[in-house]
Amino acid sequence: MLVIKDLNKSYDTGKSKLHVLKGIDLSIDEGEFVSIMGSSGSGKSTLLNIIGILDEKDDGIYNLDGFPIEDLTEIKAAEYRSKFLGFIFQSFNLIGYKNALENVALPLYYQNVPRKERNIRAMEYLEKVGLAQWATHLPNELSGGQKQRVAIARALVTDPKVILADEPTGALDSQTTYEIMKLLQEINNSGKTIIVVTHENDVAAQTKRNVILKDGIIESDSFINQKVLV
Ligand SMILES: Nc1ncnc2c1ncn2[C@@H]1O[C@H](COP(=O)(O)OP(=O)(O)OP(=O)(O)O)[C@@H](O)[C@H]1O
Repeated sequence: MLVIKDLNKSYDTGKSKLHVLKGIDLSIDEGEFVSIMGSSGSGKSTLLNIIGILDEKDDGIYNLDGFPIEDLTEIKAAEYRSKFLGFIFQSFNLIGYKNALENVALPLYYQNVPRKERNIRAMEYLEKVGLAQWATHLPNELSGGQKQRVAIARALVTDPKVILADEPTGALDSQTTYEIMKLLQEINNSGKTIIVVTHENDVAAQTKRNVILKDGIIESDSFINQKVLV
């Protein structure tokens, strides 16, 4: 599904170059549930942004579903993101003046899906995350957990190959974290590949594979006994 080989990334910080990712090798198969951990500054977000085609590598190989992610125009990058990837963020990133249904339907608008079908599909995904009755509510009328459910429905609505989640439970209390992780486990059990960046050991323990970054290299990469939430 996703193959990364000897990937490097540096940032120009004026006088010096900051070498952030130093030869990353990472292959992830369809249906995996992977957590990426590591201390602040270890390169987690940089790696997730490159996987999400939001940032470019300096060199190395990145293949996504067999497609080389290399020298893409902005239009092509947006097309690949829309086709292959769904994003979930710590701060939900919902559009404040659009209701829950409209937020979920938005990625379909960018895929030129007609309005009627957009709304039918968006409602289907709101139902999947248990929020059908909140369809006409604005984000500021929803709790943090509900907002993240809307964001999850939005990430799923295009049926992407991979879900990328950057600290999806970082802004949530422990009970809501539990509920969101349970939902992500269900989504993964239905076959969806999920990659989650987290600082929380509990969250990592609820995935199936844990990758730890340290100073831009993979310090460890192991399949773990998933803590299944019931
Ligand atoms: N656009 C940028 N320009 C310059 N330096 C950057 C840029 N983005 C990130 N960095 C630097 O790259 C290093 C890795 O950052 P990154 O955000 O990937 O780490 P992280 O592991 O996700 O950290 P955190 O857990 O704090 O989010 C840091 O030293 C950061 O300051």
